[in-house]
Amino acid sequence: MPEAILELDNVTIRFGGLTAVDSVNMRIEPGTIRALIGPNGAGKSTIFNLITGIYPPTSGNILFMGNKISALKPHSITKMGIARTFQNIRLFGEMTVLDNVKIGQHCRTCTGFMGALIRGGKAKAEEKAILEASLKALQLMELEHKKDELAMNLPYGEQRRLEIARALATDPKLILLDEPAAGMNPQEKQTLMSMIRKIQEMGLTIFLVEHDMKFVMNLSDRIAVLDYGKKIAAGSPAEIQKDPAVIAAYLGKEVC
Ligand SMILES: Nc1ncnc2c1ncn2[C@@H]1O[C@H](COP(=O)(O)OP(=O)(O)OP(=O)(O)O)[C@@H](O)[C@H]1O
Repeated sequence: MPEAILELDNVTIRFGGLTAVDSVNMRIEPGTIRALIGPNGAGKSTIFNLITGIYPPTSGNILFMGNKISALKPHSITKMGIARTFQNIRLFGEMTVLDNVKIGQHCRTCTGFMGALIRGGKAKAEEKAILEASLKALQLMELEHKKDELAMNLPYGEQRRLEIARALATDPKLILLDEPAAGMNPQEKQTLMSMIRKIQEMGLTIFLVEHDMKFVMNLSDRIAVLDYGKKIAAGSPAEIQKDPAVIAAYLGKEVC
């Protein structure tokens, strides 16, 4: 079995009396696209919050490239190579597209954001590296030509791509996308899908939470299904679509 880039080993989190994630096991192979689906409140975003260190698990372990990350702080996890986007857009609307991407990278540099403002010699060299990484990320998401526009003036689909660019600029090995296609029109979804494939071709691993089943089924190598905090199924898109437990969790609705 190839080494997993990300491994969840019996992960549980309780909020008071609620078990939001219940004994979840998962292995994600490097270079693949994995989706996590499930009804509202199933625990999907909580799994992302556990992986990125927002919450420590109540029990169980999370391993990234073989190293335990479940006790680390979010900025340390970002430095190790995990980046994410959020369910709701979190951009600085009054800042330019380029600055929105640059600001995401100061977690990785030695001088930090204040240092970059003071602009010592080392900070200048770092600022140059940040600029180059930002432009490369914008190019990948086909937003380079909009770098000087204010983020709030971008159409919705481009704002979501800008968030992915910000995550990519931190040079991650694994990127977590929380509902990347939410609110997009069919054309925007199609564009996003081809960009996610391009990111995969660069060697990154993608883990996404998404409600749009067509998007998930077309894009994912494997899918895990969560219901009331428990993993109820895992497999290829074809396997998931005909899994009786999955069909039941979605109240008999067709999964595709
Ligand atoms: N910090 C918290 N404190 C208390 N309960 C929480 C907390 N975070 C999440 N929960 C609860 O845990 C459960 C899982 O929530 P979560 O947001 O992970 O679901 P989800 O699958 O991402 O849902 P959606 O598809 O609607 O985004 C819900 O019942 C939610 O109310």
